[in-house]
Amino acid sequence: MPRRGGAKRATGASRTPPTPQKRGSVRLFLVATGVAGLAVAAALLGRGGSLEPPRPSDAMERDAASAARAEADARASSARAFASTTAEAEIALNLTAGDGTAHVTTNAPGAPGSPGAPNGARPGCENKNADCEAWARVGECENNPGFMVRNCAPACGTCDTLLEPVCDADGPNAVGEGDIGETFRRAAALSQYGPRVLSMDPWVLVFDAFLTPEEAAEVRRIGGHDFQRSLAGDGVTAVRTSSTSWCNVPVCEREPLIKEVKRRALEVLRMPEGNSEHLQTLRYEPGQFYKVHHDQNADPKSVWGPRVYTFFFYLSDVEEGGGTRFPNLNITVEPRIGRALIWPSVYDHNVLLADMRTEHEAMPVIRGEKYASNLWLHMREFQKPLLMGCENKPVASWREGGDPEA
Ligand SMILES: O=C(O)CCC(=O)C(=O)O
Ligand SMILES: [Fe+2]
Repeated sequence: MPRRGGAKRATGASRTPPTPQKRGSVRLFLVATGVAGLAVAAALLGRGGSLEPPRPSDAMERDAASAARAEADARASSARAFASTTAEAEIALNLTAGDGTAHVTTNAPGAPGSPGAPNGARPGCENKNADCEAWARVGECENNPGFMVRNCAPACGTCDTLLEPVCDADGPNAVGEGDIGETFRRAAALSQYGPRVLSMDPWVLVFDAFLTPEEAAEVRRIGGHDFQRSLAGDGVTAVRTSSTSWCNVPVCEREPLIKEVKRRALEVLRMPEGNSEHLQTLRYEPGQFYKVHHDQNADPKSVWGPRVYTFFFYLSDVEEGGGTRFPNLNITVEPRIGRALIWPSVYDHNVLLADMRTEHEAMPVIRGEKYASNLWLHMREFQKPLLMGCENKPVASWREGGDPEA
């Protein structure tokens, strides 16, 4: 589908606001033409798996013309201490629109986004572009919240969110000492999903019937809306050769089945929705693989904290190959449509510390194609800090409060 390059600015208010890009060059350092910068924000996450990409809006998908003024949220790698093999990360570039920054506070008093409205413009919260109100009217607050919250908060009525010190302090931990064991023991009793315990220390659990084959095929169709070469480490790398499609756009994430599947997974793991990354769907063709890596790639002291759990769904059978292998545990799980595989990335007795025993790899597909999805759950809220462009680094409160691992 053509979009992005060569786009030109429409006259008058553009139909859609700048939108984070997710395509293009491997490293995704995407800078829209004529952009006046606010600057580099986040070296998001490090190694295995991948962190959230920016969120394009549906309107953006439809309107390539507005891409020229796109906000550039991108990611860059940060190979982290743990390890060796893999990392996917991003640097988010928060850039104002190409035609400059307009501080617009022109609404009639009491109108949404006006100075007199509860969530309207006030010091520290201004529309930074003359088109904010127009964008808000066409639904961009919902479709493109990352950009809009940061740049058009009065127009969206989100000044309270903007002014919250989201990135500066860690919220409550969703998982405490002993909770992982309790969660897995409970999950292992969910007979409707066909549970099989493969390991108890660390926990590795399979649900042979987490999704019906029909559901899995539909998740694959919806989730696989936009496959791009998978990233790890510094970007495209020989350790991960599959394709990735992020369910971070309304056309995917608002689908009732996607919501239902996530709800089920979150219920099993007893985790809040906001702690979840978006669903990431993978496709492996013959010869493709993901070498040994660990999924915990976040700074434990960051606003969102470590990835605590991986909930992995297989969305296809594979004729040969494509198993998920845990080399330290001598476990290999074969892909089967509807099967789910769950494991923790941190220790039950020290929930901020990566448990490297759950390193794993995607074995090469030999015959057929493999489709699967990752859902990663963080210790603390992830979605709002993602929207706000927070960084993968210790929050101020950790520096004051000392070392969480002490
Ligand atoms: O495809 C698999 O079996 C595992 C994929 C994986 O480990 C990942 O995407 O982080
Ligand atoms: Fe992984």
